[in-house]
Amino acid sequence: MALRMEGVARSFRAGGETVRALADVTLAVERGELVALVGPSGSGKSTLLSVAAGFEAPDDGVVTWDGEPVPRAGAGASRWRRDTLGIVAQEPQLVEGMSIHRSVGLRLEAAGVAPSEAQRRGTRLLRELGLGDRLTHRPEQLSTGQRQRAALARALSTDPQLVLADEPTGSLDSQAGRALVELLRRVAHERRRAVLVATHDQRMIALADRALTLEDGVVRPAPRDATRQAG
Ligand SMILES: Nc1ncnc2c1ncn2[C@@H]1O[C@H](COP(=O)(O)OP(=O)(O)OP(=O)(O)O)[C@@H](O)[C@H]1O
Repeated sequence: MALRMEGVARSFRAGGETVRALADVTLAVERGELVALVGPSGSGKSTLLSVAAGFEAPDDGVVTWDGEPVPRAGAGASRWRRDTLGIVAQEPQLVEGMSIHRSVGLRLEAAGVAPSEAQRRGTRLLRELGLGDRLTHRPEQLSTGQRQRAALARALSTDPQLVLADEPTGSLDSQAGRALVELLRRVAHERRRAVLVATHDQRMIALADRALTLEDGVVRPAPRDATRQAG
């Protein structure tokens, strides 16, 4: 049981043209595995994650989690986003003007965690991501890479069943990038979570359990040697 996408299509109309981002995507991400999604810029990786999360409806095809359609609206969608999903978009979403520690804490409290426990967990996660000396800082006081890590801490704080991350190591130096890849591996392997990461990062691709390429709107298994050579 896991995330499944079957025959998923998604196009956009812009400037009088139709852009077919996803033509016919079929994939599964099982609990306990870290899957890397690779593909050229503009190949539809962000679109795929957004459809998987239920933020966007596919034009065609189905998206399910544990056999149930991923909810896209109403109370079901709110519950799914709060309790099951942890997503980090390419532009990290944090609450402006609020310390990152509070931002993580609030997500946990919204999920029913007591404030003292929320504080403790937030501190631990942010420390683990190398932000122990930035707890009281607000997003606008942080670098892009630090914001990315804070957004990941927020997404992971509730121990979500499904983790979707868009280029999470994009702005990180090699040490921070490595720590993040290792954290995502632990989430997949030790917590038995399903983790799907859009990435160009060779370390992530090498350390993922599987790599998929998205090209021409279709997902295929990426032979690991080929992805290493391509990078
Ligand atoms: N809201 C939108 N309206 C029109 N076109 C869009 C929209 N969102 C995405 N697209 C188009 O769909 C295609 C896929 O975009 P997407 O952001 O999913 O690619 P990507 O693989 O994540 O790219 P990158 O690696 O550069 O982030 C692109 O050609 C993009 O221009």
